[in-house]
Amino acid sequence: MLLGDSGVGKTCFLLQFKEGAFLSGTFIATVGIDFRNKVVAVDGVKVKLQIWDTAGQERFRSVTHAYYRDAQALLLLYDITSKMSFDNIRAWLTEIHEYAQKDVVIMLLGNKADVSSERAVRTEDGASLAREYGVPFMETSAKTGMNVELAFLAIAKELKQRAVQPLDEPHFQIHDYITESQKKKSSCCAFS
Ligand SMILES: Nc1nc2c(ncn2[C@@H]2O[C@H](COP(=O)(O)OP(=O)(O)OP(=O)(O)O)[C@@H](O)[C@H]2O)c(=O)[nH]1
Repeated sequence: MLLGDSGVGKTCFLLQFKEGAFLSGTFIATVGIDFRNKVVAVDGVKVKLQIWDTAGQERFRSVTHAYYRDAQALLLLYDITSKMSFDNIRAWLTEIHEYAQKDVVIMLLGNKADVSSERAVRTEDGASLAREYGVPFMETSAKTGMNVELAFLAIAKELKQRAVQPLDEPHFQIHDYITESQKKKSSCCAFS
């Protein structure tokens, strides 16, 4: 399930993952809730993700709260060009703790990383908030596609591991997977 203030880019983030396209131009706010399916391969196994895109606007909050309980994973987005959307993350996390399952997978994403000229939230501040809450963090761009697939694949991998392995056994570490994937990507790009 995608969560975060209105306008942070949740719908675009989902469309980038599903269609590999970016919807620029007029911003059409989501009304209520919507979902899309996408099948991804995780270690050779097909995993069907049902991804729910929620309206960030306050007036739809009572509708979207009803869906939190059934969510296995929550991608919480803010916009790196909007300090307010970042400041609201604590309130989002409070709502998540109130309405979602205790063991829900949460990932914090600083979206619109392509708009560096208008950056209002430092990467370190995103990372430090994520550390405080013990959740993985990445900056992303629904426009360029940066880290979009990685975010969903990391979630898919974590959920698949949880499905096949009891919680008390040592298992896949989502933080390590993200760090390793990013390291691989940056070393690949350094030589390209
Ligand atoms: N530059 C840039 N613009 C983005 C990005 N993601 C979204 N946008 C723009 O931000 C605006 C809002 O995007 P949406 O995806 O509709 O936002 P939302 O979070 O779904 O909003 P609600 O449906 O109201 O909750 C649109 O004009 C998008 O074109 C991004 O990564 N980079």
